[in-house]
Amino acid sequence: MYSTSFLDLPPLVSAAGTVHLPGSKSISNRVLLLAGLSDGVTVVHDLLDSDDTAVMLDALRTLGCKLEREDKGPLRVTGLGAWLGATQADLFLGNAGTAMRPLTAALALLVATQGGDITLRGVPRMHERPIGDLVDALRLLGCQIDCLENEGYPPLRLTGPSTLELDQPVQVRGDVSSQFLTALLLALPLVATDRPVVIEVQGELISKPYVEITLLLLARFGITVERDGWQRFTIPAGSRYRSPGSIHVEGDASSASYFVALGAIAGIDAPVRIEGVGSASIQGDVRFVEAAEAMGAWVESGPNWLQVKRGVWPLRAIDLDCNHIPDAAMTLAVMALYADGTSTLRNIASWRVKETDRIVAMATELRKLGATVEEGPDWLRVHPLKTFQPAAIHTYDDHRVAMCFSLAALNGLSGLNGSTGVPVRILDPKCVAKTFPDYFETLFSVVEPERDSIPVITIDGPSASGKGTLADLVAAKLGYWVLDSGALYRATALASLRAGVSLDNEHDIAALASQLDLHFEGGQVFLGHEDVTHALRDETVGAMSSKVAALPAVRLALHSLQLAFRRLPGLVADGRDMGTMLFPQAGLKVFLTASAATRAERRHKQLISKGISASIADLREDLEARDLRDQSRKVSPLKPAADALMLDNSSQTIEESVDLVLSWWADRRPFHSAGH
Ligand SMILES: O=C(O)C1=C[C@@H](OP(=O)(O)O)[C@@H](O)[C@H](O)C1
Ligand SMILES: C=C(OP(=O)(O)O)C(=O)O
Repeated sequence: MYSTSFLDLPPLVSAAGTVHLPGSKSISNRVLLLAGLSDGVTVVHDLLDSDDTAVMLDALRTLGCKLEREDKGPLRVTGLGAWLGATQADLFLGNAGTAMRPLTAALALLVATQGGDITLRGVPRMHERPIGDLVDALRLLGCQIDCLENEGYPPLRLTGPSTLELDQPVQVRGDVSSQFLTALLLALPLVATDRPVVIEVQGELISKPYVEITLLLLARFGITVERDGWQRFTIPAGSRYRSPGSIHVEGDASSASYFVALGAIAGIDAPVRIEGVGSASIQGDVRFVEAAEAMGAWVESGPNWLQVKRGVWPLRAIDLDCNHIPDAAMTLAVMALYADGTSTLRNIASWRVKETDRIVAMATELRKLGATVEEGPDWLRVHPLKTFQPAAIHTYDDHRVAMCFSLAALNGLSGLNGSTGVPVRILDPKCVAKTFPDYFETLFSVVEPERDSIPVITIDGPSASGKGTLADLVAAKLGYWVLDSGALYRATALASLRAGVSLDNEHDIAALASQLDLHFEGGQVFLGHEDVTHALRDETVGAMSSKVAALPAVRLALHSLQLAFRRLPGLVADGRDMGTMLFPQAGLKVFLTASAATRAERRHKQLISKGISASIADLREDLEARDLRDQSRKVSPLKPAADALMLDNSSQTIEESVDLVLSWWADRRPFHSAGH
């Protein structure tokens, strides 16, 4: 997951390959609650691992459920058997509607029958998301519920025992969120032991397919609800949650929408294949595919896969009632930028009470790209866009805003042939953690950037100038990859020393270099499976690497290996010739220096902290000798690129150097109005 304050997406031009979807949020949280209320053990396969499921799991654990999991294997839930293990609790449910609403209903009923005092709270936005219709329905049943801040909104306090009145049908409004009905359907079997319980929906029920998911999963847990249209639901007498023993969570259909759209826009030569969800899905959002087809996508499907390619281009504009696909419909709003006319999304009033006011958010951010957008109380109209402006997209802590605006990075495809695209900045990309923590990594695995558009920052400089630390910190702020080119030379030196190849055997050393199986992982360097981080820092290896680096055949062997480190979303490369030889087109080149005295002192401190004794004078002498060797070698001598910015960090803290490099980088990016 990218936990940076922003993530810049370079212009993307095509997509192909396979993505595996994370589990469905709606199914995961329903299954967890049902398993939690059942007797015995339920083994849940392919559960979604995200913020929304984490809060549900925490709540169930607090209430006394036993949850066991080995590594990434299936989760074993030992249910409560409709009896709370803890009756006093303060539960934090983040911004998960699928946790807040169903838990409110289930716990209100359990506290009424068993007694207790439970508070349910969430993030500030959760305290602005309505729950009044559900609270009203439960109060009419006899549950004691206090809204602790504002009437009709969380946080809520549930107290009991109290007497439940189950003879009359339970009335609930269905036109603000279907989750209120879902919550009652999931929870009322708790009290439908000796009589049927009837739920009547008032007002037009929205987001109906989500209620279908609820009914199907209830059936998997042994409860068959009778339904009369969308108005009246009867939970039969004698209902009891019965664990199916084991259950599989299919991939998330709303998460699939971004890749369906990606295929429709950029699956030009080959399709984007989506695994985990398909024609046999129980999720209504799979019908997003029909909307994408109406816009011109070419789609093939199997029971649990989809394959999508571009059909017509530009896409066809649509005018669609999106009430049945409220979440995935946001993706259509960005697809509409690539259409042949104006698209209208209708019947989406519920967007206003979700993670943010999504009608306002989508309109505001689409306009930042340059689009003309009109909005109404329950609709959004988007005009196509030919020339995009680089924009920093505010994401309002809404995972879907972040995910669907990533599709704006395909903007180079929208203009006339040959036009170049502009980058898109996604602010606070970690908000995708709500349902799809690895969204951007998954996206990067199937898209091709425009040629030479992956940003590169080079940091060159002499030994012990602090390049590595600076590169690591700058890369961490930007979410970029790191190439520590020095490590490649050190690894070659280490391999040569181990193989006993002498320095005059240039070709054998080059052969070793070309076969290096080196990778960087969380600040460590691996040669094959061996962690060589410390071995590479050895002084003998260091001295040898400077000599190895002077051999032209070795430099040639390592050249393409280094270029391959330029991957999405960007690269910070540190070394001695990154800006001059490897990445002459880099967007920012920094030449880092520090006086030999300062560098010797730093190296000294480093060695002392590792318990290695050394003399500052000797270290300084070594460094000066090394500088001379590096500067005077014939191949790629150490020298600043003509367009490099000089940074002497002798009297700077590392934080000051990082800030300076980031401010230089910000000056070269097109997102002028955006803070970071
Ligand atoms: O029941 C569910 O799992 C959901 C129902 C929908 O909410 P509304 O019924 O509020 O539209 C949907 O937007 C949400 O992401 C998940
Ligand atoms: C509306 C959403 O979430 P929630 O389950 O919190 O309602 C969503 O995921 O788009």
